[in-house]
Amino acid sequence: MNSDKLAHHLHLRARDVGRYALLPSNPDQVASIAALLDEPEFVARNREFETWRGTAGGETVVVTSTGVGGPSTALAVEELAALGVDTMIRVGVSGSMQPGTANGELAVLTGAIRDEGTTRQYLPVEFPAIADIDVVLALREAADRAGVPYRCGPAHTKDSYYGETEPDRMPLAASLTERFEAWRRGGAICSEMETAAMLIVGTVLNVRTGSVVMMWSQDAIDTGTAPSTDPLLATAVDAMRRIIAT
Ligand SMILES: O=P(O)(O)O[C@H]1O[C@H](CO)[C@@H](O)[C@H]1O
Ligand SMILES: O=c1cc[nH]c(=O)[nH]1
Repeated sequence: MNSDKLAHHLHLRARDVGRYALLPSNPDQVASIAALLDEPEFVARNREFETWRGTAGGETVVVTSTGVGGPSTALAVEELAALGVDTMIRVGVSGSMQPGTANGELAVLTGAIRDEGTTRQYLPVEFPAIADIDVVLALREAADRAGVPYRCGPAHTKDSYYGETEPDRMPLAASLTERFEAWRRGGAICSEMETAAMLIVGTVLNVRTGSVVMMWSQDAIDTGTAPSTDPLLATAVDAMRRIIAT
């Protein structure tokens, strides 16, 4: 993209970014992630897309919020890729799906179940949403270094938060419950709303994408006891530093 052209949704120009991006969905997390980089500074805000910038190993790293769900995540990945970003990591929070998952455990995602609509407008649903292997390995090493409990595996990505968390009140209750149980028995480790779009749009645009989330069970949400996201943010930034260094 011409360096003077303003990206339609992100309100960024090519000269604002480098090759690397960290993508939380929540605009409120952007400044805290940027604070873990060197020389953090605010860059732009439009709609749900807030961007800060910092450096790591001398390279520019942008932190841009995607908003909730596939459509806005696809916009962010598309526009960042058009501006020249070639490596992107989602950083977020999810529900846990496997018994024995500790509250606050991280999920280093190797892929995602495409139980959403956005990516069907990119590739047929039979095409798997798979994370870039270098990003997965960097995230796993970073989680090891942080000493935080984590597991690796696929996410379940959906469009309806309440369809997942309160299926019984939906007209499609039986189908939602049966399908969720199938994802769980198949080994999905967490449920969230952005990773499939990150991975499939990244695949189509030939950019490296990966995702790390902190798992927080529904029961814990009910009691309001939120684990700290510090180990999550540290792991994502450390992984990006490692990717840049290698
Ligand atoms: O914590 P974030 O990254 O927003 O992730 C999860 O939380 C939101 C739903 O509450 C969805 O965006 C879901 O993916
Ligand atoms: O999408 C989400 C996010 C957090 N917790 C969930 O159960 N689902």
